[in-house]
Amino acid sequence: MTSADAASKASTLIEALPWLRRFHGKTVVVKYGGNAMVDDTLRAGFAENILFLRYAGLRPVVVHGGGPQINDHLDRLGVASEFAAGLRVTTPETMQVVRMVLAGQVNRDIVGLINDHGPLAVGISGEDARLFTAERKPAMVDGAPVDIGRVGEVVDVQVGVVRTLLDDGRIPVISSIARAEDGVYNVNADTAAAALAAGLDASKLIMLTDVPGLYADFPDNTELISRLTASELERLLPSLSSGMAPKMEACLRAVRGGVPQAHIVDGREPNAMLLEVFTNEGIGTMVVDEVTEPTELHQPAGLAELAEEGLL
Ligand SMILES: Nc1ncnc2c1ncn2[C@@H]1O[C@H](COP(=O)(O)OP(=O)(O)O)[C@@H](O)[C@H]1O
Ligand SMILES: CC(=O)N[C@@H](CCC(=O)OP(=O)(O)O)C(=O)O
Repeated sequence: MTSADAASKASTLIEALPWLRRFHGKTVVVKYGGNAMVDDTLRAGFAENILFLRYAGLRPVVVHGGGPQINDHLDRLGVASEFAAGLRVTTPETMQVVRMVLAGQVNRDIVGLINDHGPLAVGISGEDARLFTAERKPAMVDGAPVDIGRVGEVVDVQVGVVRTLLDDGRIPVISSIARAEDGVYNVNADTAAAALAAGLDASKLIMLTDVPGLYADFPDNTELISRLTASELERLLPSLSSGMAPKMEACLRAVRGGVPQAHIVDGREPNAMLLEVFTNEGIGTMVVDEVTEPTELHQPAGLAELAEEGLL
C-alpha cells in the first residue's frame, strides 16, 4: 500500500468515528427490497453491512420485501401479477403464495446469509407474537375505489418480540405479513418497515432499493432530491408513481411517527448502508421532519464529547 492509500483509508476510518458514537446503541430499521436482492454478490454484501452495523454497536432490524420473488413464483403457477396504486392485488390464493415466498423462502435466505457469519439473525413473520395487526387497506385508482383484496394497512405494532431479540444481541429479520381477525394480510414491505421504525422509536429508517434515490421528475434521472422535509414530501406524494409511491408514503409515515430520518438508498451500490450511516455526506434521499434542526442531523459527535464518554 502506498502512503497516500494508507492515509486515505485512515481518514475514512476517522470520519466514521463520530458517527459510530452518535449511533452507538441506536436502533436502525433497514428495509431490504426484492429488487435489491436479485444478485448473489449484492446479497452477500448486504449481510456483511448488517453485521458491520451490529458489531459497530448499533441495533439493526431488517424488514424485507420480495415482490420479484413473489412474481416469479406466481408466474410458475401460471398466475398473472396485478398491481393497483403500487400494491399487489391479493386474492386469498395469492395470499398463500405471498406468505410462502416471504416467510418460507426470502426470510430464510436472508437469515442464512447473515448467520453464515455467526449465530445472530432470527427470522420472524409479522404475524408472530402479533407484531403487526392489519386492517383491509382501501385503494383508489384515478379517484375511484378499487378492490385490491387481502392487502393490509398496519394499525397496531407490538414491538415486544423485536425488543427482546435486540436486547439478546440478535438481528431480527421480519417478513411483511400481518394478522387481522379474519386471517393474514399482505402488507407492502415499505409500509411494514415504517410502522416498525415508528413503533421501535428507531433513530433511522433506511430503505434499500434499486435506484439512487427519489428523482424530481421520474423517469428523467437528471435531478436527484437529496433532502426534503415531511411537508415538502406530502405535497409531492400525489405526483409519485409505481414503487416510489408506497416507499415515500412510508418515509412520511415514519418521520411523522417520530423517526428523525428516513432514507432511500441504492441497494445496488456496494456498502450503501455504511456510506449512509458513517460518512458526513450520506447518500441517496433523506426525509426529515421540519422541526428537526439541520445541524442536529449533520453534526456528528465532536471528538471532545467522545473523549468525555470514554470512547476515545
Ligand atoms: N420519482 C421516482 N424516483 C425514483 N424511482 C421511481 C420514481 N417513481 C417511480 N420510481 C420507480 O420505483 C422503483 C422502486 O420501487 P420498487 O420497484 O417497489 O422497489 P423495491 O422492490 O426496492 O421496493 C424504481 O425502480 C423506479 O422504477
Ligand atoms: C401489498 C403488496 O404489494 N405487498 C408486497 C409485499 C412484498 C414487497 O413489498 O416487496 P418489495 O419490497 O420487494 O416491493 C407484494 O406482494 O409484492
